[in-house]
Amino acid sequence: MPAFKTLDDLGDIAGKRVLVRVDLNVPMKDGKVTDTTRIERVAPTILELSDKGAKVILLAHFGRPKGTPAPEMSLAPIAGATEATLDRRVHFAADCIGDKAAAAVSAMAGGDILLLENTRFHAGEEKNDPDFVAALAANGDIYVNDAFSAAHRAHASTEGLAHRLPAFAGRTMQAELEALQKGLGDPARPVAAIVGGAKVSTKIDLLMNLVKKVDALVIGGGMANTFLAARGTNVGKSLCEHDLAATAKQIMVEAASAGCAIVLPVDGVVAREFKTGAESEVVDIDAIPSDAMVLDVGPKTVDAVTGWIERAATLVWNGPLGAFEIAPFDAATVAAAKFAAAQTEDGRLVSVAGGGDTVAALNHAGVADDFTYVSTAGGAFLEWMEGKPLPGVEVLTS
Ligand SMILES: Nc1ncnc2c1ncn2[C@@H]1O[C@H](COP(=O)(O)OP(=O)(O)O)[C@@H](O)[C@H]1O
Ligand SMILES: O=C(OP(=O)(O)O)[C@H](O)COP(=O)(O)O
Repeated sequence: MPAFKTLDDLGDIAGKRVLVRVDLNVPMKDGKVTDTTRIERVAPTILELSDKGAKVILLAHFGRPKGTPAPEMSLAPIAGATEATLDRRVHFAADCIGDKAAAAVSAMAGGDILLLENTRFHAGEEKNDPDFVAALAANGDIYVNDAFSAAHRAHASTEGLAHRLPAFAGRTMQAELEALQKGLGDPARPVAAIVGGAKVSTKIDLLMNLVKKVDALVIGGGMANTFLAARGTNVGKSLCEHDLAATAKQIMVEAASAGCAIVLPVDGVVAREFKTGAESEVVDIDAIPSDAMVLDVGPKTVDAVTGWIERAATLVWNGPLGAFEIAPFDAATVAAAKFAAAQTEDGRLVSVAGGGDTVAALNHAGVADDFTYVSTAGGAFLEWMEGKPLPGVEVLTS
């Protein structure tokens, strides 16, 4: 475990302005939060600081607005969901720096909670620009990072601030690292990993190292289409990053030399539209119609996935196998989740899953409580698993 300062080391913080980086990048549908796990996980830190009389100022991102304000990526609706989860008033400021943020902070009393608007509305956030870090730091006396799930990003609010203000790990940051170390520090073999989801370009590189750490890598979701296309399979109109074909091929080569089995879908559920009630059919993976999208892996693939889970002693999972938000494209994810949960309950499998949407999918399947551990993190958890230093954690230990 890395040694860092925690909330136990804070001393008297009554009246102090504490900037708390949290991850509120939660699943949303029609402007409403559909899974509150990430909010629930940061609640202990927020409540502890508030109860000690600090002015608790929350910093967070939502989506990938790439440095430009975008109303659909505002944190305003998430302030309401945070208020409901905490059962405390949560104030909101329409900017995370400048006059609007300063005015909202100066109106705070000890114990108040304030959420600042999406840090990624400013280009300086992802660039970790020193001027932007200084503008954020102007509103705080102390910095607490409780966003383990964003700790793989060296951004202003996840890394830069820790150089400017006295820095501490929040309760969730601490708990996540302890739980991952306990569950996966020395994993029982064989280890199977399932990686799916939609963040193909930001996650594909980490598979290069992951194949050296696991015995089987099951690839589903949008990630699978990129591998299938690289192998020459026609994936029609599926979510696929064709320009990553060379990377996908290289990962398959690395896997072969590391003795890691790569498991790709052998069938898929295809549709022409991604909406409730859309007509869908199961096809073999070599028969995907050119005008259709693969939105889930098919039943033969589910059998292969459960077979690998059955052979594994440890399972790590990030990214749903299909677009689980809309039935019937949730079928494979739900089946694999229930199977892994049952194997865990039988005491023969250590199962660790993580990621904002993955947690939502496990909740949808009704089995999140049956896994050995559910992390709030997806990409960060896989990078931790790779053995890569996480900038947001490293800076707390230096
Ligand atoms: N075949 C697919 N085509 C399109 N989107 C998919 C497919 N499979 C999964 N997805 C989408 O992937 C998203 C989750 O991916 P990701 O953000 O990488 O996971 P996490 O948040 O758990 O890390 C979900 O919104 C889901 O709809
Ligand atoms: O949702 C997140 O990661 P995840 O999808 O890997 O779980 C984090 O908030 C990080 O978001 P990012 O991948 O846009 O940097």
